[in-house]
Amino acid sequence: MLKQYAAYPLLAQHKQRLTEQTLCDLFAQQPDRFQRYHRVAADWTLDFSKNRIDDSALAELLRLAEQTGIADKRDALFAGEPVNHTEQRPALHTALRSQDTQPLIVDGEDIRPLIHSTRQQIQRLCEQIHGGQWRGFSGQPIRDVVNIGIGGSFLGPKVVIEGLQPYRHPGIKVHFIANIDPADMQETLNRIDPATTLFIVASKSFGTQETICNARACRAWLQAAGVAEADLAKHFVAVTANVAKAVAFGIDARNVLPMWDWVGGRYSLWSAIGLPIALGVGYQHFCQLLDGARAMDEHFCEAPLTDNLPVLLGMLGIWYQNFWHARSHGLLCYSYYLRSLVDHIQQLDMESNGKSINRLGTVINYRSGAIIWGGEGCNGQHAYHQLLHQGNQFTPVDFILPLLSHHPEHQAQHRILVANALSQSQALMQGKSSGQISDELRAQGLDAAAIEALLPHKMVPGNRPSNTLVTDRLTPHSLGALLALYEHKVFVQAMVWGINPFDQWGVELGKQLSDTLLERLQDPGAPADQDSSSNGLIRLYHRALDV
Ligand SMILES: O=P(O)(O)OC[C@H]1O[C@H](O)[C@H](O)[C@@H](O)[C@@H]1O
Repeated sequence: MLKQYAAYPLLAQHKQRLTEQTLCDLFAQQPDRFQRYHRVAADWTLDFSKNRIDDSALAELLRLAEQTGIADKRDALFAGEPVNHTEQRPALHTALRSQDTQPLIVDGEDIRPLIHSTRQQIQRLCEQIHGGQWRGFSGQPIRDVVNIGIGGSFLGPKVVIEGLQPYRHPGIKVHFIANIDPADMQETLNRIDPATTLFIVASKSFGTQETICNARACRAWLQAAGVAEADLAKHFVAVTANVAKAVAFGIDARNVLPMWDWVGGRYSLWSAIGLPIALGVGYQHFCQLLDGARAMDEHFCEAPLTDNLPVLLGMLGIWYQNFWHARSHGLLCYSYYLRSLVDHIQQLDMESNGKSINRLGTVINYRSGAIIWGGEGCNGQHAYHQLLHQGNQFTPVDFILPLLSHHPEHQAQHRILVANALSQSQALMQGKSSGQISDELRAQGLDAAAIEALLPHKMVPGNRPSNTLVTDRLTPHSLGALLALYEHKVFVQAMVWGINPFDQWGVELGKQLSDTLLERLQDPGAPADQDSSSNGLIRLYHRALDV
C-alpha cells in the first residue's frame, strides 16, 4: 500500500537530497526554523524544527497523509464505523471524552447514555469513598485502593496516577498489582490494611490469567484476615465487559462498572478503567483529564494537516521509519511525574502498530511500528544517551517537558532540568566537531600525538533529529491532551501503513502455550514432549524445587 502512493517516490528523492544536508546546515539556511516548524494545540507546543526536513519535504509528507485518505479515516473512527475490521468493532475511545449529545449508535444502541451513566457511577463511588460512607468489614473508611489489572487495565491508570501526584486525594492511596509474580502482590499487601482496602478487579474480559489469579489471592488474603463471606462485597468492585464472570467471581452486581467491546484495552483509561484515577486524584480531576483529551480530539478533527499535531508527529515517524530506516523511537520525559509514560505509550504504540499484515491480509513490504523505548530525563543522560550521541543507530526521539515545576520553591532546581532537556536536543543536533575538540585538548596541554589518538573517541557526529513537546505545567488537562496526542499519532501511522491498530492477535499464542507448559511444570513426572530447550528448562525447574 504505502509504496503505491504518488508521494512515496518523491519522498525517497527528498530523503536523498536531505542526506546531503546536516541539521546545522538547515538551521543556517533557515534562521527562522523554530518559527516555521512549531505548532500549538491543547496546552502543548510541538517544536519539530530539529528534524531533517524542509518545506518541500514536509509538504510531500503531508501529501502522503492526504493520499492515504487520513481525514476520511479519522472521521470514520470518530463516527463509530467498524474500523477494527478483524473483530468487526468500532474503536470509540474518543466517545468516552466527547460532550456531543447526538446519538452514537453501536449495534443498534445509543452509547451516549451508557457513557453518561457510567460516569455517574464513578462519581458516586468517589463521593462514597472520599466522603467516608463506604466502609470496610470493620466499619472503617477506605484508605487504600488496589487496582488488580494488567496491560491496558493497568498502564494507563498507572501513568495518570503517577503523573497527577500533585493532585492526589489526601485520604486515598492507590496501588497496582499487575504481575502474576506473587512478589508484586505480596509487596503490595504488606503495605496495606485489609480493614481499609478496596480492590478494583479491572479486566475487560475478566478472563486474564494474571488478573484473576491475583484477585483470587487477594480475596483469600481478606478471608484470612477474618473478613466474612458476606462482607467481601465491601472490599471489591470490578470493571469489566463481562459482568457475568465478575458476578460469578463473587462481586456484587451493583459494584460492577461496565466496559464495552468498542473500547480497546490500551485506549481504556478514559472509561471506568479510569476508576482508580478518579479515586486517587478526585472525580473533578478525572473530568479535566477527559477534557484535555477532548481538546486534542477536536484539534485532530479540525486543524488542517499542516497544523495538526498528531498528523505531524505521525508523519515524522513515518519519515524516519520508512525513508531513513530508523528502527526505534525514544521518548525522553523530562518530568519525574512522567517516569512511566514510556510504558503506557509502548503498549499503545507497539500493540497497535506491531503488525506486518495490512487490512487486506497481505504481508507488507515496508517497516511498520517502531520499537518504543525511553525513560525519565535527566536519568537517561547518565545511561543510554551515550548511544544516542555516538552510537550507530539512527534513533529519532521526542523530548517531553513541562516548563514549570509543581514545586515553585524549587524552581531554580527545576530550571536545571529544563536546561538539560534543551541541551540534549541541541547536542543531538549540533554534535561536536574535530576542530572544537582539538582546540579544547590543546588548551588542556595535550600534544599533537595525544590529540590525534583521542580525537575519534571524543567526536560527536550530531545531525540527529528530535521533537520537543512542551507544556507550561503537567495538569490533568495537559496530561489528557498528551495521551490523546499519542493515541492519534499511532492511528495516523496505522492508516498510512494500511494496518488495523485495534486488534492484538499476536499476544494470544503465548497465552495458549503457557497452559501446556504449566501442566508440565506442575507434574515432576511429566513427559519430556516439548522442544529440547523447553524440556531442559522444565527439568531445571523441577531440580530447583527439589533442592
Ligand atoms: O483487560 P483484560 O481483558 O484483562 O486484558 C488485559 C490486557 O491483556 C491482553 O492480553 C492484551 O494484550 C491487552 O491489550 C489487554 O489490555
